[in-house]
Amino acid sequence: MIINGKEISEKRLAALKEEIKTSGLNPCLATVIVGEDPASQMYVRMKHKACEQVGIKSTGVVLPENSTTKEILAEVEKLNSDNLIHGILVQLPLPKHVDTEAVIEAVSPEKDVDGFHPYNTGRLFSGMPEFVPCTPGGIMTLLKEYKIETSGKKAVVVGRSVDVGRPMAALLINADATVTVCHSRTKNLEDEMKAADILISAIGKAKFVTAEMVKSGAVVIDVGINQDENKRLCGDVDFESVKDKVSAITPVPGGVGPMTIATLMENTLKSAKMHAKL
Ligand SMILES: NC(=O)C1=CN([C@@H]2O[C@H](COP(=O)(O)OP(=O)(O)OC[C@H]3O[C@@H](n4cnc5c(N)ncnc54)[C@H](OP(=O)(O)O)[C@@H]3O)[C@@H](O)[C@H]2O)C=CC1
Ligand SMILES: Nc1nc(=O)c2c([nH]1)NC[C@@H]1CN(c3ccc(C(=O)N[C@@H](CCC(=O)O)C(=O)O)cc3)C=[N+]21
Ligand SMILES: [Mg+2]
Repeated sequence: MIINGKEISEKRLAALKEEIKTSGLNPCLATVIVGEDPASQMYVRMKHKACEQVGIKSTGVVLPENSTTKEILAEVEKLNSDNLIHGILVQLPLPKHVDTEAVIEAVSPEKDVDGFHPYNTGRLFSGMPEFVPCTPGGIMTLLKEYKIETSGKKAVVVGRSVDVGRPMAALLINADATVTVCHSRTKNLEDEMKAADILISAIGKAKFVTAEMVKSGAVVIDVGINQDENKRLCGDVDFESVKDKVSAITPVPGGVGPMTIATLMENTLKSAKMHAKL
């Protein structure tokens, strides 16, 4: 079975649109982009477009590549204190000279729709999630939509980044899976992957995961966004060789990516609801 993230995403966005229309709320997302990386610009455009689609207002702050950490922090502070803004998303990666941790920590945890602030990661790891990072959150939604059981399953997450691998592991623990997290220093990575009932690859290496590395009947979730030898978008998984061996697999494009955006919209509405109660 091929998991259709695009379809589930569209379904969730349509439901959100209805909910926002009748909510009496005026949710607003602010994005911050530093520099002119074309991929980052494209992602931010996609996020604004999704906002428009569901009836979330959005505003974009664009800062020059040579902005200092201090200048970025000042912009974040403005957004923190603007009562009309419910969600703040600082597009990553930031330029190398910028203190990314300081910027992430500066975003008010109540507006942290990316779920990257240590307050929100702490809540997630404590089993009391508030804002869940959009990519792993979107993956959990896909598993639920396709009624894929996590309880008691062996889940293997390859990648330990703060934005994907780690929160993915926390969510799977919270969902009663038995979780292994692998990374570049893992010994016998293939054996670990082959033991997985649910394999999540968030590495960033084109076609890294081949059929020999997956258990037959496993569920494979491909987070990777890479370019293949012909410069075409592809995931971490060699989709053609793996798809016939597994019970379910996400394609790239059309799998995890659209769910990331849908979850960002859900987090922004959630934030607007929370602010309305304050
Ligand atoms: N679809 C979506 O919505 C999203 C997609 N992405 C994509 O997902 C991928 C991962 O993103 P992100 O987590 O930010 O990436 P990072 O580069 O931050 O992290 C990559 C992780 O993979 C590990 N890794 C790298 N090479 C290997 C290897 N050969 N064997 C085992 N582990 C390895 C690294 O290990 P170590 O820690 O030891 O260095 C690291 O933990 C990228 O392709 C990115 O573009 C990201 C966010 C959203
Ligand atoms: N603060 C922050 N938050 C993020 O959530 C964040 C970020 N920074 N930096 C970059 C990564 C990457 N990311 C993606 C979002 C959507 C798709 C997506 O929709 N992809 C489409 C394909 C799009 C295309 O055609 O290239 C798909 O997979 O079908 C992919 C990747 C969010 N990220
Ligand atoms: Mg990263």
